[in-house]
Amino acid sequence: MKFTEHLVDKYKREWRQNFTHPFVQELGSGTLDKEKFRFYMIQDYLYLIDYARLFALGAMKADDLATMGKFAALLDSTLSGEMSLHRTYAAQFGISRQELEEAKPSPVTLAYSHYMLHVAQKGTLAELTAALLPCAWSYWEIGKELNAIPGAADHEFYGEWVRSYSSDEFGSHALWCIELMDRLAEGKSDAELARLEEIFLNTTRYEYMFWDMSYNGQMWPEATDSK
Ligand SMILES: Cc1ncc(CO)c(N)n1
Repeated sequence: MKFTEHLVDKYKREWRQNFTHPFVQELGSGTLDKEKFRFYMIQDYLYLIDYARLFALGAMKADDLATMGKFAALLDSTLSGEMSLHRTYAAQFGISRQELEEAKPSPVTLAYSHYMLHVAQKGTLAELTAALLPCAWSYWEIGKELNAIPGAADHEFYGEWVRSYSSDEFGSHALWCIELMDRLAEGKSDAELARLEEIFLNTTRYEYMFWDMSYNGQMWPEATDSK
């Protein structure tokens, strides 16, 4: 069994939970409250800015030019491809690019993106790849599952999201990350593999928390006046 197959098999409960979250289900049925989506889209934009930095660190840590070049390409496609989806949705909500960039991250956005950046800065290339894998892979799988729901890809508002994440272009990026993970896991010690599993589990769980935070519009607690 490939290492990546082993990962989703070992953590199938946590992995599948991302697909069954009401945010994802309602995105697929087209019934998702637009205010929830608005909150998600702003937070995801902030998330992607830091996520793109992971690709820069991947280029830094790569051992060969092909891998270095691919990380650089992923960095560019995140900033100019994936994030243009967010800018298009933002425009529909009347949110400017500046407003998007000046928005404040929620506790979960901050925790998730900074966890990934910490692993990427401190760890090996394999650890960095384990951190980013659930993002790319679960979105592609979710995109494909939602695309199979009749009408989801043609939905007047959410169809564009479904088409983007189920696209062959996004899929080829996710596949490259999966293959890189399998290549980097080869010959690693049991202790190193256990570390990769732990990172994969953490970011798989953070994916769930991101859907949940978006569904509930969870921001920082309000401070109250104390007596
Ligand atoms: C939270 C999150 N995970 C993964 C992706 C896919 O890039 C995204 N846009 N946002």
